[in-house]
Amino acid sequence: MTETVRFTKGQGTGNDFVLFSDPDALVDLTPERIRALADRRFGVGGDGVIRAARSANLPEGQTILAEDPAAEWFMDYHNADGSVAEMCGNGIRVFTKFLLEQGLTTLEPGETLAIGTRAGVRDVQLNRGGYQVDLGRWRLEAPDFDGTVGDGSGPEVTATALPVSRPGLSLSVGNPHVVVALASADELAAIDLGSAPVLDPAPVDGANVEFVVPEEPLVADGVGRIRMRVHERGSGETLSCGTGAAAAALATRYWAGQGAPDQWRVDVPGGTVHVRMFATEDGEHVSLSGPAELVFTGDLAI
Ligand SMILES: N[C@@H](CCC[C@H](N)C(=O)O)C(=O)O
Repeated sequence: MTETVRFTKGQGTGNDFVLFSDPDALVDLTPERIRALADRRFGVGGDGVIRAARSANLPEGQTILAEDPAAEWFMDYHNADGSVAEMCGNGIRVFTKFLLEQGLTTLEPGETLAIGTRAGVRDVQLNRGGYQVDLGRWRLEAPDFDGTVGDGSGPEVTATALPVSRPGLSLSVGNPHVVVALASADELAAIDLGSAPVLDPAPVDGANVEFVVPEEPLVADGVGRIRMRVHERGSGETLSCGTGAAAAALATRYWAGQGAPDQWRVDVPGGTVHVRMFATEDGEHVSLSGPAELVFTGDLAI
């Protein structure tokens, strides 16, 4: 049966999403419907589709509410190809703005909004005209890795995106990433991300792949600076990936070794986001901050 969805198109540094509110999770959100909404020619168009549902009304929401009963809203995130992802760093900022504009929640300066995701509860705060999200603990994917930056035991995979084939560092910030260092901005501009980079060995659940180069100088005023392009699992090349920016900053700090900064500026084709690593009682967390915009609203039958 056809349903009409009242959607909002939003973007964060050019990573764009189709958002809609479905508090009771009544819409049968099939992969076909997600692809129809995300289609740039026949639908609204976006790198992903985000449903705002009450955590209480989704099966995934039950563990979220056990983790934090304040996480009333769940970011039900789907990639453009219809697959689900654990987390979206740009999406959660846009999602927060959407909840606020819809009058579904409130968030004052200094307050924290807890949001449910498939990676767990994520805390969002207002930040310099945009939003900051605590992405939680990060980890290199090697089972034997103890989380110490500079440990040197990080798992490497080979990533091939023509014309380059290079080792990459595999890590998780809630969702999976492989980060590859390139030599120059020219090399970054030249790689072909029209199809997914080939990873060897291939991660079972796939991965987002980030290619990074240092800005000149790498560190200015205590802030690390890198430039990045990304091929997202389930979406293709995008103008930005928030969790990817966090992964790229973490990998670059790892490679830089002792003394590398804990604050990073990451330039992506769609703008700039900021990444910060900080110690907490349960280990080191990484946060992401950047802008979020709502672009237009409409109705679409799916
Ligand atoms: N663009 C997002 C990440 C979205 C999910 C990703 N494609 C995946 O499958 O893990 C971001 O800003 O983090």
